[in-house]
Amino acid sequence: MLRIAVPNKGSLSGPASAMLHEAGYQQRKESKELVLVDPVNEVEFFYLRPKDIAIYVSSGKLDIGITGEDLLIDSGVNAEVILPLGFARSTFRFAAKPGTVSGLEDLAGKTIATSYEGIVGKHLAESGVDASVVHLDGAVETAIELGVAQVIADVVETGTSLRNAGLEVFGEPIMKSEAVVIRRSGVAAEEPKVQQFLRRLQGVLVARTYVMMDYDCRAEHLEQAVALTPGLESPTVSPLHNEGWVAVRAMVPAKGAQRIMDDLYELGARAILTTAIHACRL
Ligand SMILES: Nc1ncnc2c1ncn2[C@@H]1O[C@H](COP(=O)(O)OP(=O)(O)OP(=O)(O)O)[C@@H](O)[C@H]1O
Ligand SMILES: O=P(O)(O)OC[C@H]1O[C@H](OP(=O)(O)OP(=O)(O)O)[C@H](O)[C@@H]1O
Ligand SMILES: [Mg+2]
Repeated sequence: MLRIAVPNKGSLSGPASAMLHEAGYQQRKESKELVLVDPVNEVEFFYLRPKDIAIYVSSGKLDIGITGEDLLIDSGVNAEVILPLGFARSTFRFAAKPGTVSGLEDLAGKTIATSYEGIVGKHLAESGVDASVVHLDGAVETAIELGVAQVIADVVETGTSLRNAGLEVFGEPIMKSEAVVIRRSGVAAEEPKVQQFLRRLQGVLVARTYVMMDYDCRAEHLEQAVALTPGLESPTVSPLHNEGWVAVRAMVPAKGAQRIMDDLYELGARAILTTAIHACRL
């Protein structure tokens, strides 16, 4: 049975379970469940604190896990990313009261509050800066107001939390992060069960990013139309009963679909339809 770690709380938890459910796996019904066996798919899910997941996976006790890239780096353990999942996107940044710090060079001798000492310690060491780091479990934005630190290093998405605390970022982002699937480093080849799991999640990612587009166009416009909708391999083209017309079917990125429909219409294509893709294996 494949053993998989899933975040039990926080920003990663809901979207991770939703993605697994979309991929056809059974998920827990209530947040107090810590382990769930999905006998049909031969998978056992362990609902763990996001910060602990890389530790379990690197120990080899669990085969794979879903966590944040920043949490993986922070833990400093022997595990690696095998699939980015596109949600819980964030940056990790330094921030301070406006006008007090302008760059890394000002950090020497200062105290930095963070929940991610691994990332901060590594970054300071690489930059040759000697500063103190104080660990806080969360709400680190308040640490400056309360005099525990002069600088914080934290996850920033919209920047609302920083603005509310009267802080502003400085320097380059320390790292970018998103939810990822991880496994222990140095595993020679993915076992078939892991490969199947990854294919299912990739299928969800594709189904979320692409739509299916169908349209009819005159045969003499086909090459131009196909240039607009090249599909993944290449579009399916079928003859229509009306001579000189063809029906075309291709996957297109959902984001640009309306623009493509406009362009196809201009080209003379008609009956242009898009439909959602519910599941996919590339
Ligand atoms: N506001 C946010 N937007 C996007 N991603 C976020 C946000 N906050 C945290 N994350 C991501 O979630 C993961 C952090 O997990 P963590 O358990 O600390 O989540 P949390 O949402 O901060 O929950 P908690 O309330 O337990 O602190 C990291 O990968 C981090 O980048
Ligand atoms: O840039 P924003 O969109 O405001 O998002 C970033 C904030 O979200 C997270 O906090 P969370 O709500 O998880 O609280 P925490 O600090 O206790 O982890 C993170 O720690 C930041 O504080
Ligand atoms: Mg948090």
